[in-house]
Amino acid sequence: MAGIVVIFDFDRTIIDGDSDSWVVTEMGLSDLFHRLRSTLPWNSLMDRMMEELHFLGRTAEEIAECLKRTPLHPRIAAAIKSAYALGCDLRILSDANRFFIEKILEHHGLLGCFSKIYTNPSFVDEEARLRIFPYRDSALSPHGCILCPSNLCKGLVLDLIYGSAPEGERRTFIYLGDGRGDYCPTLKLQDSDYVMPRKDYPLWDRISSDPALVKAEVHEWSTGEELEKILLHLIDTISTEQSISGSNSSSQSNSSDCKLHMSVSSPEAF
Ligand SMILES: Cc1ncc(C[n+]2csc(CCOP(=O)(O)O)c2C)c(N)n1
Ligand SMILES: [Mg+2]
Repeated sequence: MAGIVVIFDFDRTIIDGDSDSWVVTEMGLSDLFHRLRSTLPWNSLMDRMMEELHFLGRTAEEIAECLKRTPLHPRIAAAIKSAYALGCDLRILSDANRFFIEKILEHHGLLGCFSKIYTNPSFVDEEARLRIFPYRDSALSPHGCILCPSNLCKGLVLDLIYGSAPEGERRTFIYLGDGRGDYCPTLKLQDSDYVMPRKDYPLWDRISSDPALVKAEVHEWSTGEELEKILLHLIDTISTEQSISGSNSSSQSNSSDCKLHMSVSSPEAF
């Protein structure tokens, strides 16, 4: 059965801002953050910020409360719920971290819409301190991609997702993102796929500087309303095409048939 996989970046795509910066600013860590910025890799720096909060007696619950206040556009929440209800397989691919992402999604009733979250691991340790680690330990195994930060090559994760499809299953990908780290996976999308860059953000700038390098069809968006409209339109278009190509020429199809033909991909190892 055909399927649509929608891959969302998180910071500045699902939420309007940057979850790390939100917590740093809102919890009064800006001075320390800027003092240490040039001395530590990003994930270690965020782990150090969490250590500081623990030292100050601020709990993981307080961090979660802070995360719940980060702005998430209501039409983006609605778009995610609609795409899930239509049977798409939704995933997150983010250089934020699991605790931040899950707390925000949970608060908006969206966590259950996602089949997988690929991001930097985080957990609350036995001392009740929130720990944050890189997705990949670059000292142990560098990914070798010059487009991506050392802790996470989103293109490699996309390769794994492509490679995990059950044999014979045809899947169409829609990738939504804003940042430099979203360019590598964008270059790997196929010509039957779609990319939705946030207009005037780094991913959009890089695509615009040489559009011929991108095989996927490009649909820019700026506002939450546009994201919703474009995403749902693409899902409708893809499901109609899949329904037509998958049915006999004699059989008629309409958009409600298409929705019924879509399936959530079964969970895989990756
Ligand atoms: C050299 C360097 N500078 C900064 C960062 C951190 N960083 C870059 S984009 C971003 C937002 C991630 O969320 P999303 O992928 O959901 O947009 C973060 C936390 C890094 N890893 N390496
Ligand atoms: Mg982003």
